[in-house]
Amino acid sequence: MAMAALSFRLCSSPLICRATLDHHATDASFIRRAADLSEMSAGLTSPHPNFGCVIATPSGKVAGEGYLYAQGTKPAEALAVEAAGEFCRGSTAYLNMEPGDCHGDHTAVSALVQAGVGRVVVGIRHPLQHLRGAAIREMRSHGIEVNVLGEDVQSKVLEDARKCCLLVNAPLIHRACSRVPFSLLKYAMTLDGKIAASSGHAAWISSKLSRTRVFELRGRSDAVIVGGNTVRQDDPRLTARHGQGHTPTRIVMSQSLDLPEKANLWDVSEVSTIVATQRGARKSYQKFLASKGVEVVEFDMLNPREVMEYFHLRGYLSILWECGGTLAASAIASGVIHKVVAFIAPKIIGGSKAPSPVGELGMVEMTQALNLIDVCYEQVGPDMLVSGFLQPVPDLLPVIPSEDATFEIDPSVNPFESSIIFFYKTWDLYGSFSNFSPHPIRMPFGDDYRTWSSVEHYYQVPHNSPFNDVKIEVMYMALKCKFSTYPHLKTMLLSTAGSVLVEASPHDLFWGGGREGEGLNYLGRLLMQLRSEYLGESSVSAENTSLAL
Ligand SMILES: Nc1c(N[C@@H]2O[C@H](COP(=O)(O)O)[C@@H](O)[C@H]2O)[nH]c(=O)[nH]c1=O
Repeated sequence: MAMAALSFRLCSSPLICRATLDHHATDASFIRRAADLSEMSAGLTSPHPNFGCVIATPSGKVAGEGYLYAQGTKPAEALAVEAAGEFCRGSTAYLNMEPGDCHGDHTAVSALVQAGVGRVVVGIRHPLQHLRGAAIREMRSHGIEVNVLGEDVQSKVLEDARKCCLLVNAPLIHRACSRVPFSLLKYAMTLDGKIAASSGHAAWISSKLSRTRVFELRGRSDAVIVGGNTVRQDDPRLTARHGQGHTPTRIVMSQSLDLPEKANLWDVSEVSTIVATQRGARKSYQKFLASKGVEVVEFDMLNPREVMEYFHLRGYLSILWECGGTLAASAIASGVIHKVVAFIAPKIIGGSKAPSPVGELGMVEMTQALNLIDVCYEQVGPDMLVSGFLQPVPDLLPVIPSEDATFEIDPSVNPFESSIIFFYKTWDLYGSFSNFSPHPIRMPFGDDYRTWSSVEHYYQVPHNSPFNDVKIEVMYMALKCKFSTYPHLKTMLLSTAGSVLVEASPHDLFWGGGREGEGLNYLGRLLMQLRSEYLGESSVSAENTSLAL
């Protein structure tokens, strides 16, 4: 009792609150530093994330730093440990992102463990579901205190630091959630909104300094994409010429293949070019491109989404769009553009026919305009650089359906650490949870009762209602009947306590979890709710028993 009172007094002391805030500010600044470090190799680590690590002594001094330099090189954590040497013991390591462990190689975690690091602060968990949480569990199992921002520690400054971590790996997070690479639309325009003169001439709108920034953007991207118009008009090279970083693949989207025979992009001696076109377009020209070493990929439907889904499957993480207004509009309209970066030069070119950066979007009122999120303004030489997101960076892959929602449905589930049990086909390990499992249920029907051969049979006729709350209620009653009728199913359901249940239907986005967690997973939610109800009942009856004793 005395202890509790004492700890209450301590916590409410303004001195301690100030100390906690200072502590948060220190954590936040080191996490930001780790995020900044991780960005130093942006583009080189793809398809891996950008990792940075800062090791700080108990007195708050930086003892060592490291960042993942490129794909397959030494982990950031191992580099930081090497740099910090004997100062690691009892230190705190700051990681912008939980380390991944793609090949069962725990180098990052074991470096921290062996060095005797006492505490680890993690900006964000790994966004990929199969890696998420593994390294955190591993570190905790070795007695390291692990604090994850937004979970164990929360405050405004930590939330801002966490946001830096999300931004630094936005391409991976977007890619993981949306099944297309992260796409950035970049353009340079005059103050009167033109990307070229009426003649088409565009060299140059933005300053040399701004164009160097474009080279850097290219160096961070896996590919740069343009349309046929840009090839015909500008004959671009699309290379990164700022002296570092890697050179992205060039992609041309052209429906008709009405393209010139001589073009800089057909010189693939240093960088490859891929032409995406409509199936069957100009076969002889396709042969010509192939003879130059240009890869041609045919699409049944050539549009930005199909093309992006294709490059997602090929493992591309981030794509820079440097196209003209027609393709830019089509890409925006199809929802594949995540971020926009615009260089605005203090020049006026005029011309009613001079092109603008985004073509027809079909909008007629200003209220329909797309508002950018997290907008940044920066002066680059004489130009102004305005950038922002068209789609917010998703807050990590949800533990299906979402961490908060899952916790609300079943408080026994730890939304951050829970394992996930997937079920779908009736012959799966937990296939009896499926609606289609052959467990007949007897339910009221009119003034009478009737038996249906499965939950799905009962659900389909005659209650199927377009209203979600009715559908959910019908399903819940049917599930309750099923699990109450068959005690072994109830036992099985209770045995999953603490885990998130997900119906792994790739196509039913209402009842199922979807292919990558995009579904609402209502079947899983209802089963968790039912489980929670049963768990509540059993704890109440256990209480009654102990009272009776
Ligand atoms: N005119 C213009 C840009 N134009 C973009 O750059 C491409 C040319 O790239 P490269 O051949 O590699 O130098 C061109 O096709 C178009 O996509 N970009 C800018 O940052 N500022 C400018 O003023």
